[in-house]
Amino acid sequence: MNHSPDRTRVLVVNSGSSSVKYQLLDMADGNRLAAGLVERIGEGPVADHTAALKQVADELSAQGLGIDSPALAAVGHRVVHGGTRFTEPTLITDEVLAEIEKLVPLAPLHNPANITGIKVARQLRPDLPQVAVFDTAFHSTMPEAAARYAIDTDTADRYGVRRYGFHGTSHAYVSKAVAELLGKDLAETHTIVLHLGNGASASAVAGGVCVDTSMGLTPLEGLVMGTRSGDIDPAAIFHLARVGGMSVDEIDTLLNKRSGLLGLCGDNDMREIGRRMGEGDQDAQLAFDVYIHRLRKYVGAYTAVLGRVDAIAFTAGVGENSAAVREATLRGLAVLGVEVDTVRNALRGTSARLISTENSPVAVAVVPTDEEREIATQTYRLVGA
Ligand SMILES: Nc1ncnc2c1ncn2[C@@H]1O[C@H](COP(=O)(O)OP(=O)(O)O)[C@@H](O)[C@H]1O
Ligand SMILES: CC(=O)OP(=O)(O)O
Ligand SMILES: [Mg+2]
Repeated sequence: MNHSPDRTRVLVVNSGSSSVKYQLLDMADGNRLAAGLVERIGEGPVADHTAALKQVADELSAQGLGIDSPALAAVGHRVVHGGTRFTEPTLITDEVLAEIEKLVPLAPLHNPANITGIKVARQLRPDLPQVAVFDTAFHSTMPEAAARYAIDTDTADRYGVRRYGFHGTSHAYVSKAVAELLGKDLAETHTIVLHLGNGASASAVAGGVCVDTSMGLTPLEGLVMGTRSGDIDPAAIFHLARVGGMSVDEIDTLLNKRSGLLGLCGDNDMREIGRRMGEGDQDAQLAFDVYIHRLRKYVGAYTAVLGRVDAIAFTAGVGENSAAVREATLRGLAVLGVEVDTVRNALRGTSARLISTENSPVAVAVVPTDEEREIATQTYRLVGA
């Protein structure tokens, strides 16, 4: 490492489909100097991602932490799809940016927002290294048995049709945090991570290495999400096209934006669904039940994939905040060695904590994810090397 002692700060930009999260961290002491979130991009006063990033720059300036600061060492960007090429944090050049642009069809809701973030940051600070940290990177170690779809190999290879997995920065961060929480060596720890945000994915992590994950070619496969269907028989698409007369784009929008919890009950926010269930709303109850049923199946499947499970960790907006989702997901799973302590589960907290009973062979944890800190760590490591 040969970091300059005067340039120890990293700005992290996590551009999502409809939000931008950011953090400014001082890597010398790990302190978080600023953090924020610009939401509902495209719906109200924040017209697009360029406007959102302008707001981020203004918020930082207002705190005397402007992006013009000489203490900045680099900007780290979350990039959702890295394809087969990007399996490590990568210094962004024109050529790298062009490759990220080529991957837009595989992450149409995410990569364009990531690209805008990169372009705006490069414009504001052309002198600074900009680093891309990919959601897909952590999953690139998946065994072929988990990464391959059972389709014609030539076609799959020609079009890059394989399982990439997403939310990798979060799965990596949380699986490390779980080992720390248990006081175990990461290399000895088998964990199922359930990242339940707007997008949601599960992963099976053995000794710090991802061995399976629920998202695939795109962030559409797997769990039921806020607006995405997750797993579905692909023949439903042919049926909707042939019998329903829908176009491919219409079906894409249906499955990505009008499905999941929203499609089942009209709401994609788990808080609102909980409130409606409290009033006896049957649609909200069904949406919750479908969501939980899918999660339980993945917990069972990943128990089999891992052979031995030391911990199950809940993270992201729903996983960190919804005691009802955690309880329902693991209820009655003593057969798998899982026992949730309902009192601990109901307690709120802001740091990593256990919610299993003293005697549960499998620990159950709630771990606040911190994708931005993990991106900052990887960015700083790269620019200092
Ligand atoms: N107190 C809560 N109870 C239940 N769900 C919550 C709570 N707070 C937030 N959420 C859920 O978290 C989701 C957002 O999670 P988050 O990880 O921030 O998503 P993303 O990063 O994909 O935008 C919201 O859609 C909401 O359903
Ligand atoms: C990859 C993905 O689904 O990300 P998000 O949850 O931020 O939408
Ligand atoms: Mg997220």
